[in-house]
Formats: sequence, C-alpha cells, structure tokens
Amino acid sequence: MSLVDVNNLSIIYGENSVVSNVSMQLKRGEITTLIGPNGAGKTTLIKAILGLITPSSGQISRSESLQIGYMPQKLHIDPTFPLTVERFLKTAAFSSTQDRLQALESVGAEKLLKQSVHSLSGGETQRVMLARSLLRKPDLLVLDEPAQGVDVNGQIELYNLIAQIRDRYGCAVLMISHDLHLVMAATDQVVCLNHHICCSGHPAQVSNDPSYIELFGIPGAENLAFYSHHHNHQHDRRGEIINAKTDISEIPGENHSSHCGGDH
Ligand SMILES: Nc1ncnc2c1ncn2[C@@H]1O[C@H](COP(=O)(O)OP(=O)(O)OP(=O)(O)O)[C@@H](O)[C@H]1O
Repeated sequence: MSLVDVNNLSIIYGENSVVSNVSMQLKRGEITTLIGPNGAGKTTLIKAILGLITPSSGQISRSESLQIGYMPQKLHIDPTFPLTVERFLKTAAFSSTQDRLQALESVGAEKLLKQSVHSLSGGETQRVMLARSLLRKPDLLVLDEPAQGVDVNGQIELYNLIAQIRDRYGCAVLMISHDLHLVMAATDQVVCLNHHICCSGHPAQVSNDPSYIELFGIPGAENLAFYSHHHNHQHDRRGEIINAKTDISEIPGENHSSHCGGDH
C-alpha cells in the first residue's frame, strides 16, 4: 500500500502550468528521486506533497497519521547567532537526549553534538540536517537536493547513508537531485519531471561496462547504474513538447538529454 498517492496533480500559477497532470506513488521502503531541469516544478511538487500548496486540480492521498521528515535545500541561520548542533536539533521536534544522539549516530555524526553549526563542513551540515529530519521518526523522508555543497566522494557517502536510513527506519524517501548518475546508486524509482512526468522507471543493473566506468570515472563508479525508460516525445528549450514519437528505450551510457532535446 502507498504512503502517498498523487493523482493527476496540476499546479498553475497565473498562466503558468508548473506541475501538469502528475501521478505517482510513494511506498514504504522505496527511494524515489525526482530529476529534471531548473524550473521544472520539482520543489513545487514536493511542497504539494508536504501539504504546503493547494493543488489547482487533482488529489494527493496520504496514509493516516503519516509522519513526514523534511530536509530543506539550505540551512538559513544568522551566522552571528550562536547555535550548537544539539540546540539546532532541539528546534525540530520534541526529543530526548537519547533521541538526538541516536539520530546523529544514524548519520555517523554523533561527535558533532556540541559543535557550533557554523563550523560544520558542507558534508557535516547535510548530515546534521538529515539527523534533524529523522527526529520525527518519519514514515516519509523528503530531501530537497541533499547533496548540495558536498563534493563527489561525500555525495556517494550521503546517498549510501540515505539507503541505510531507509533500511533502518523502513521509511519511504522522496528526494530531488540534479546528479542523475550518482543518484542511481541509491534509487528505486526515478521520476523525470519537466512540468509533466517525461518518464519514470527503476534503476537497472549496475553497469560493469568499461566504457561506462570510463565515462563516469569517479570513485564509486562501480555503484553507477543506468535505468531504462520510454520517452515518446521531445521538448524545446522551455520544456514544451514539440514532437511526440514512438517509444524509445534508453540504452546504457546514452545521455538522457539526447532523447529529450531539453536541457535535462
Ligand atoms: N509561488 C509561486 N508563484 C509563481 N510562480 C512560482 C511560484 N513558485 C514557483 N514558481 C515558478 O514555478 C516554476 C517551478 O519552480 P520550482 O521551484 O518548483 O522548480 P524546480 O524544478 O524545483 O527548480 P530548481 O531545480 O531550479 O530548484 C518556476 O518557474 C518558478 O518561478
């Protein structure tokens, strides 16, 4: 059974159709990644799922007493405001010392408890924000570009960590990412959004193809996978559909944008 069921959702701002006819399901134990170009409507869709935006049409059904943990894109804290990680965690939800330590321990950051949030590295900040979102013991964890400001090695660690959290808490995870290839390391369902859903699918078998590893020659290349999907249209630069075609299956190593014609 789904935790969240999105049905024919559309969100229109003025004359701008930002999210158009989107249907998707979020299930316990599954990691879903939203990919798509800037301005494609990813954050808007997430806000609607969080209940922060009323859809123009369509429905979002949430399972009863659904607990959602949300990790925003950025931490906005006045740099002159003294704040330890412990105090920052206390602002999230009612939690005991043990809860806070356990959340930090889940993200491998227990040693940061007494440290100032202003002195954290990019990767440490993301871990602490992740720990904060875990304090509500969420059924659904929503992460808006969790790997922002984290270097490539840190990103691989972060995605592995998210997969571990999914296993440990048994929650569903919905995240936005711009890095298709790294995200493949820890995703069950990929949804490619360009206002409407262009394509969606499961990551396929991890590729051992030498040319694939050569193409993405980074640490953790063995984690890279590709996914297959059908894409039956092209977009112009603004994301408008300009040419509906018969189904095309992507092949390993082929660039998604070669089919899309858009810049995603
Ligand atoms: N409250 C609003 N009123 C009017 N337009 C909005 C509003 N919120 C978002 N938009 C517009 O909707 C479009 C989609 O924005 P959104 O932030 O959802 O995109 P995104 O896919 O998350 O982009 P990015 O990858 O750049 O973060 C943008 O053109 C944005 O300007």
